[in-house]
Amino acid sequence: MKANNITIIGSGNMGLSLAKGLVKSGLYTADAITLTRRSLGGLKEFAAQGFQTSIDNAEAVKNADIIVLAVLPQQVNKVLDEIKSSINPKTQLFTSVVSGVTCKNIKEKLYDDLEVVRVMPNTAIAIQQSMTCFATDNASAESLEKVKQIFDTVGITIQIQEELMTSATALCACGIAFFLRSIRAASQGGVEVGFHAHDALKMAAQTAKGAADLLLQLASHPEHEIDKVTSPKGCTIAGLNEMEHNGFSSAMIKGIKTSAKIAGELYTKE
Ligand SMILES: NC(=O)C1=CN([C@@H]2O[C@H](COP(=O)(O)OP(=O)(O)OC[C@H]3O[C@@H](n4cnc5c(N)ncnc54)[C@H](OP(=O)(O)O)[C@@H]3O)[C@@H](O)[C@H]2O)C=CC1
Ligand SMILES: O=C(O)[C@@H]1CCC=N1
Repeated sequence: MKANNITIIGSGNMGLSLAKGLVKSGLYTADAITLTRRSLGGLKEFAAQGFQTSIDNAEAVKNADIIVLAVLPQQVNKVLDEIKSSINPKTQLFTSVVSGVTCKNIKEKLYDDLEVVRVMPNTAIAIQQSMTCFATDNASAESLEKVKQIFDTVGITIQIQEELMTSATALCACGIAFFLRSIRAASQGGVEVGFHAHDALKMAAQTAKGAADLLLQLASHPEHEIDKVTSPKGCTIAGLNEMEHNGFSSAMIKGIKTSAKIAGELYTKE
């Protein structure tokens, strides 16, 4: 697929992770990507790498085939007001990674006939390992395929119903932080049982990667793989049960439910 010009409005943590991933994937060259922020200070390093950078959102969207909205939910309304007169609903595809903002919210602020696709990647997109969910209520099959092809180059994609986008935010986007905290906790345990911190972190991270790959590569179930580790009367089941007595699974489930609830409350229309 030939890559089109892409403009990322709001080049913070997610916008920049996306930009890096797209260039790393080879689908885009840096000069085909325009990055915006309110001040250019934070984009200097990217301008030096050949990205287009701008503080003028309205100007930056004019030549874009694909627009990616990546500001915070509370910054969305101001930005949409700013770019409205520069958007062409007939030729441009509008995508948004903003949590809690629906396709309808965006079309109400811009144009009814604008094709809008909500996309929920995670920061592993910077290393082409994102789990990206996407949804729409009006985009054509051709536009959805375009979005899928772009995000397939930076990880794995799945199309979901739009009402599940806040759930996807919690499980996959916030999920990066949840699993990172788990790895950090494991490494702290590793230090308690005798390893230097840098070794413990590397050992915990590779172990987590191995666990994830067992599920992904073997299409296996976690409990099936756990059963292979827990020798009778052994140390694994002792540790695992200790964790469960302290609410390990329950804490993760409650955290995901809380994040999903908050994700749905991040945007206010006014
Ligand atoms: N971080 C993550 O893991 C994920 C985030 N998301 C979503 O992505 C969006 C961004 O999150 P995140 O990257 O973490 O937040 P950041 O605050 O890091 O990024 C937002 C960026 O928007 C810029 N910005 C704010 N106002 C404007 C404006 N008027 N014009 C242009 N740029 C502007 C800010 O830069 P400056 O202040 O310099 O203008 C900032 O760099 C959120 O809606 C979030 O829900 C989705 C999935 C995962
Ligand atoms: O914390 C947040 O609100 C954003 C959305 C998902 C990940 N980061």
